[in-house]
Amino acid sequence: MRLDVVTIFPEYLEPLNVSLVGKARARGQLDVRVHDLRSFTHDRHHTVDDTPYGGGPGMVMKPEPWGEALDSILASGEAERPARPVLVVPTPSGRPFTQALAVELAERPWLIFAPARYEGIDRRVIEEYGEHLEVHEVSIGDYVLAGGEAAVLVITEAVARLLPGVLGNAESHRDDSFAPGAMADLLEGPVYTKPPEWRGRGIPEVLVSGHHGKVARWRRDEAFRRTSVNRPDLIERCDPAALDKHDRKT
Ligand SMILES: Nc1cc(-c2ccc3ccn(Cc4ccc(CN5CCCCC5)cc4)c3c2)n[nH]1
Repeated sequence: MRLDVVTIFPEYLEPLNVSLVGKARARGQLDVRVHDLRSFTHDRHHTVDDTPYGGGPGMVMKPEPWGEALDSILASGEAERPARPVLVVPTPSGRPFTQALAVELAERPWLIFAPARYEGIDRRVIEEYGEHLEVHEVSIGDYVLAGGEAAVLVITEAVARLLPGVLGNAESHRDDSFAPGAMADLLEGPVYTKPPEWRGRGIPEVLVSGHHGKVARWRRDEAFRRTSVNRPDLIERCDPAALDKHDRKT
């Protein structure tokens, strides 16, 4: 998978050099290219913003630098250019970023991220590229950030961990919260590891019973309990068939 990111803060994307994404890049599973938007300006001050038409708070990002940056990326060498890219634009007013969307994006060979700053990008940029590309305007949550770079880190990590061979244990995203399947839409239950006792606290006996069926049931019950407390809205969406009658009674 190829990922391009256009930003006025290239250093904000340094975390893409470490951990899971960093290792996937080193292994050649991910080709990540960060582009400084200001290198697509031509004035002395490398201007990327201007006052909003119609007035209002803050500044708006000018369309010209974005157009030059995106055209430059799209024109990159025929050989190195996989199929048509998807343009991902983080925004507070976007469609919620979900595990389902992460799965959808993980199947694409090329993503281009356009994290804006100020009050966002001139709408005409989205309109222009929306005519040739699939564009996803995406919110990572109901809170307001100062720009889209943190969202790019979040989306990239959620997508990269789904790529084959990127996560150590291929199974480990099978039981993710929000992953499709019997535990679909339930939050994870508690996890434990050695030592068996820590500061006078033991671990649930069932986890060392060696009875895999009981362990699985205990984990599902704990997931159901945790979800009921923290995300009752997900219980509504849960597939009743995936839960024993017992769960549905509690
Ligand atoms: N999930 C999530 C994603 C983001 C996000 C993503 C990308 C950018 C680029 C800039 N910002 C800051 C910002 C702040 C407030 C507004 C709204 N503003 C109200 C007054 C009239 C104009 C528009 C818009 C942009 C961003 C914020 N925040 N939260």
